[in-house]
Formats: sequence, structure tokens, C-alpha cells
Amino acid sequence: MAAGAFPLLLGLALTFLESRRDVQRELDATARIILRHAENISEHAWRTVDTLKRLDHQGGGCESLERDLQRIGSIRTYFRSIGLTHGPDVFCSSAFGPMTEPLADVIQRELPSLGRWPLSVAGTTAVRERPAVVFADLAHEVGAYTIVDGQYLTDFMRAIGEPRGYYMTIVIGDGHPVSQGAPPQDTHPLFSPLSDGASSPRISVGVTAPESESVRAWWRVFTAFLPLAAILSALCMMAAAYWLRRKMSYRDEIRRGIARREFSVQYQPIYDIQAGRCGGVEALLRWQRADGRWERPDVFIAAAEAEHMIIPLTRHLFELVAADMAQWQAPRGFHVAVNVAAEHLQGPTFVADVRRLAAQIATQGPRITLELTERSLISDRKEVVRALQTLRAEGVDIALDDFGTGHCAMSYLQAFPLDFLKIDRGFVNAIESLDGDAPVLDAIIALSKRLALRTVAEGVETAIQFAYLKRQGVLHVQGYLYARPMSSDALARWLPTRGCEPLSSTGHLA
Ligand SMILES: Nc1nc2c(ncn2[C@@H]2O[C@@H]3COP(=O)(O)O[C@H]4[C@@H](O)[C@H](n5cnc6c(=O)[nH]c(N)nc65)O[C@@H]4COP(=O)(O)O[C@H]3[C@H]2O)c(=O)[nH]1
Repeated sequence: MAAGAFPLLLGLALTFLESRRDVQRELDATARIILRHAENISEHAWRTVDTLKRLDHQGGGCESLERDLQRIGSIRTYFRSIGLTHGPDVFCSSAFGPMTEPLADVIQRELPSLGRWPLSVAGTTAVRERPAVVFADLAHEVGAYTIVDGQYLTDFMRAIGEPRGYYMTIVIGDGHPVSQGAPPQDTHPLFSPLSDGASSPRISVGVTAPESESVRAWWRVFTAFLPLAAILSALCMMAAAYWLRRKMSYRDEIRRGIARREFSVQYQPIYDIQAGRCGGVEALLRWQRADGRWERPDVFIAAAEAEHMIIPLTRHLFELVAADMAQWQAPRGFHVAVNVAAEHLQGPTFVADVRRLAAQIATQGPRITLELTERSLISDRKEVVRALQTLRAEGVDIALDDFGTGHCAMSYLQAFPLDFLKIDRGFVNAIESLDGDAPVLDAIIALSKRLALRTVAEGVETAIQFAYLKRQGVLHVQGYLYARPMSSDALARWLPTRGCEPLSSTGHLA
């Protein structure tokens, strides 16, 4: 369920962000369109002002110009009135004819200055309740002005922004805002109103979208995403179910494999160079499925570790080893090495589990060697050291496996009670000839001598490797040169015959 909800929640968040961007883009586009429209009107108004200033003022009075003003005012769109001025005073208007009235009174506010300026105003004397925009070019001699009715701007804004509930304003010069729509209230915790704007040197436009617009945009984007979210949810749920089934089934399969006795143990002999005979074996777990397939040990061991099945599996290994050992006679001082995983080593049953194995094989007399990897020693040092010391005191040997491949190996050598150091086959592979150089291997051997640890070289495959290791004072070798892992029955036959023979320096059993 949680896996299925994930794409939906992610979709909610992403579509929310996308819809906010959408609204912002629309606001930006709307602000630009309004600005463009205001600029068009403004250009038109300035052209008219220039035309008025070019009229023939020879007579100096309004009478000769009044008709021209009325004609221009009526054939050109947008204008509430147009007029001519002397300094700051209107002396001729298209609406009232000859007059003498300060322009400031007409537009009901102070004039910015003489000269050329546009200004949005709340109203004029003729139409007080409706905003307007004044475009004036005032001079000490004759000047001119046009008054554009604000309705042209508000109508345009309504047409473009009303369907979305936008609140829009245009401010021209430092004038009064010409607005359309109701200012949005910020009450929603998620969808606060969004704003955008556009401006040119004298005109600035602001557009604000209400919360409802954000909600609407989000719903639109989300419903478009919904089919994809449904498919993703279904896929996630299927993947999670598959993963759970695999996880459950692998755990179940190991459990079933134990119950059906699909696991067995192979034993790989370890050669004792000083004694000139087999000194012990490493127990290696094997899994043959009911259909005959063999699982690779590195794969199923890693899976058992990952799925917390390694402890029951190792206990099962101990039982199999105990049962196998009852079938063959091991010589005195013979070692049986078993691999122990970190989880088991750090678990509360570890000491008891090893003691049980020791008790089961006590009559056959071999020593148990626990093979630990550097990885398994990483945490819980004190507990692990205590457990190992307890078992060591009871006759169990401790080997550090795959030495040199993990982390912090050097500190482990001092911190943990160890008897054997197993040199990883990677270092053994480095031996190419008897006279050649294997500096890391030599250093490991020298180090283990200094620490009074017995060495076991793993993965010895050639006579040259064997001779080199023997010359360097390595005490035990394990590898295909001496013997491959074999079944318990094969080992029972092998031990009294080949197991008692020395390995010659040519790598052949005598
Ligand atoms: N190329 C080459 N390989 C050689 C040679 N001699 C021995 N080997 C292989 O090297 C591995 C030695 O075991 P490991 O280092 O403990 O490495 C073991 C060990 O870490 C783990 N493993 C096996 N059985 C158990 C078990 O019962 N419990 C736990 N925890 N791990 C196990 O699986 C790993 C792989 O086991 P295997 O496949 O049996 O592989 C074995 C063995 O078959 C050689 O001359 N050349």
C-alpha cells in the first residue's frame, strides 16, 4: 500500500509545484498583454497631443480651434476630452470649448510640472467617479493634453482577466492605480495568491491571481497526471509485492531447504607441512535444490546473511558436521574449521551453539576452528572478544579468514584472540616463480610470525606456490593442489590413505 501511495504523494507534490509555475506563467503573459495594450493607447495619445500642438494657433484664441478640437476628439478613439493650454491653464477644450481653468482643477490633483508627462488619475471634473489617464505636453506658450477614459483600460483588463478572477492594476507616471477585480485575500495555508507584473519606463502593470485560481490550476495538472500516477502506483505495488515475495520466499526456501535436508557439507583438506599429512578440513556448505540445481555458496550465504537466516543455517551446518564426523576417524589434533558469520558471532546464542557442536564431536577428538572474516569483527568488540576468549579457553581455535581483503586488519590482529591467520588466495596467486617477488605475502608471513600466529595459505594451486610458501615458513596450505572439497563419504575414504601421505615439493602426493 505504502509503495502504491508513493507515486501519488510524489505526484501531488510535483503537480502542486508545476501548477504554481503554470499560474505564474499565465500571470506573466497577462501582465505583458495589458502592458502592450496600455503602451498602444499611450502611443496613440501622444500622437494626438503632437497633432494638437501642430494646429495653427495664429489667432491665439479657442474660437478658431474649437471645431478642430471637436473633430479630432470625436474621430480618434479612447478620449474623454482633449484640449489646449497656456502654461498650466486650459484655454480650449473639446468638451467645454473656450474656458480658463487650471488643468490641475480638471484632473483634480496637482500637476507634476510643465513639460511632457503621462499620469493616471482617479477622475476628472467631467467624470469624477471613473479613472482616466492624462497625457500632457505643457509649455509657457501653447501646450496640449489628452484625457483617455480609464474605461478603455478596465474593459480590456476585465476581458482578459475576469474569467480567472485576476486583480489587475495599471499605474501610469506616479499616478492613481487604475484597477479591475477584487484584491485577493490571503487565507489559504497552501495556496497563497500569486502575483506578477510587467513595466515599461512610465507604465507599470500588476496582476494577482486569487487562491481559487491556484487550486483550479493544481487540479487541472493533477487530473492530467492521474492516469500516469495510477499506472506508476500499480507498478510500484507490483514491484513491492514481487520484492516481498522474493524476500519471503528466499527465507522460506532456506527454511524449507533445511527441513528437506537439501544442504550438505563438503570438506576441503588442509595440509600440515610440518607433520607431512592432512592436519584438518574446512567445512563448506553446499545446497542442492529439490530440482537438482546447485546454488552457489557465495550467493546463498550472502542471501542468508541479508535475510537473517545465517544463524539457523550455521546451526544446521553444525548438526550436519556432527553427523558426518560420526562416520570417519580423525587423527589426534585434527582440526575442523567452520565459517562463522558476523551476525552469529555477535548474537547471544553463539557461545552455546559452538559448545553444543564441541560436545557432539567430543568423542571423535578434533579441535574446532572458527573461521571469522575481518568484516565480522567490526562491531561490538568487547562482547566478541569476551565470547572468543571463553571458547578459546575451552579448546576452540580462532582463525582470521581471507586476511588482507577486509578493513582495519592490523588493529584486529592486536584486539582479538587469534590462533591462525588464513592468507587470502589473492596473495598466493601473486607467487609466479620461486625466485620471484611477493612482497605483501612475505610481509604477512613475517607479521604472523612476529605475532606467533600459525599461517594457513588459501587457494594453493601450483607446486611453485607450495614450494615458495614452504620455504617462507608457512605451516599449512589449502587448495586444489592438495585436495578439492569433497563429500563426507569421500573424505572418510581419503583420510586414511592419501590424507596420511606427505605432499612432495613437486606438488604430488607421495
Ligand atoms: N579458486 C580456488 N578456490 C579454492 C581453492 N581451494 C579452495 N577454494 C575455494 O575457496 C573457498 C574457501 O572458503 P572461504 O574462503 O571460507 O569462502 C567461503 C565462505 O566464505 C563461504 N562459505 C562456504 N561455506 C560456508 C558456511 O558454512 N558458512 C559460512 N558462513 N560461509 C560459508 O562461501 C565462500 C565460498 O565457498 P566455496 O565456494 O566453497 O569456496 C571455497 C573453496 O571451494 C583453490 O585452490 N582455488
